[in-house]
Amino acid sequence: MNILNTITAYKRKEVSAKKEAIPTRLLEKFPLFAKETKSLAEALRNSTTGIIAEHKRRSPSKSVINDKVLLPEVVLGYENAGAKGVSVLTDSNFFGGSLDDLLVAEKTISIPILRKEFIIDPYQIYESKAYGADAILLIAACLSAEELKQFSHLAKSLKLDVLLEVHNLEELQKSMLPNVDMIGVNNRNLKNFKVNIATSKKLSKEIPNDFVKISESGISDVETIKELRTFGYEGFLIGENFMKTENPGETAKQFIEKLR
Ligand SMILES: O=P(O)(O)OC[C@@H](O)[C@@H](O)c1c[nH]c2ccccc12
Repeated sequence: MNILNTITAYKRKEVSAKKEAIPTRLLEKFPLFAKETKSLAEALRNSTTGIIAEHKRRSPSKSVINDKVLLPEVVLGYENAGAKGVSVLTDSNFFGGSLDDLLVAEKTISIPILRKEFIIDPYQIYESKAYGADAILLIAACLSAEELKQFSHLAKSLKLDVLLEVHNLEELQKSMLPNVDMIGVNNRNLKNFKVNIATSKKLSKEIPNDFVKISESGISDVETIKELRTFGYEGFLIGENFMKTENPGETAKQFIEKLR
């Protein structure tokens, strides 16, 4: 079974347990549910660097990336480095993240926060709002066309920006929806974790300009970004290249300075 199926099967169990503990109607009472969200899509459209810096302690393919650094310091470092958004992994079992990480990030920085999660149930969209996210990720590889339509509509009704992630043309074709703000091309195949930047280059011409184009994963140098910009990409999601160093914020600062 590929890792994506393993993760989504785990998520279904995790979400049904959560619904028992905190029903949706209680999530709507959380203080942050009323928060004015900031648009990640707008921040990227108005940016010349377009870096979305990610907090990720580990991953199924890399086990531990960095569990020494403290999230508040990392996300503040990213903001000070000039990142246009921060991505926070909230899955704990495979990526070592948590919803508390999202809460802490929301209290620490003022740039838009993307909740990086395997969303397979509308409950998780209410949860994202309740814990302070400005944007959510929907992964085409684990959702039907109908779910993508429903979930993106629900997210927009909660004033959350939607980043819809694809890895191939078939997934892209079911993702060009009215309530999607950004289309992300994951250079990493979530089924076998192989990374190929050519994925972004190949798919770029198929993505209409209505969507902010984001390239995700495997980005480790500014040359790649400069090249992907010529393919129309305005956002670049980077995790490991920053997180594997002892000061991810400082690494991001030096990286972004080279981009200016
Ligand atoms: O660490 P990298 O290679 O810079 O990749 C970051 C980000 O793109 C990656 O973590 C990611 C992209 N889409 C995802 C979906 C689930 C989990 C993780 C991801």
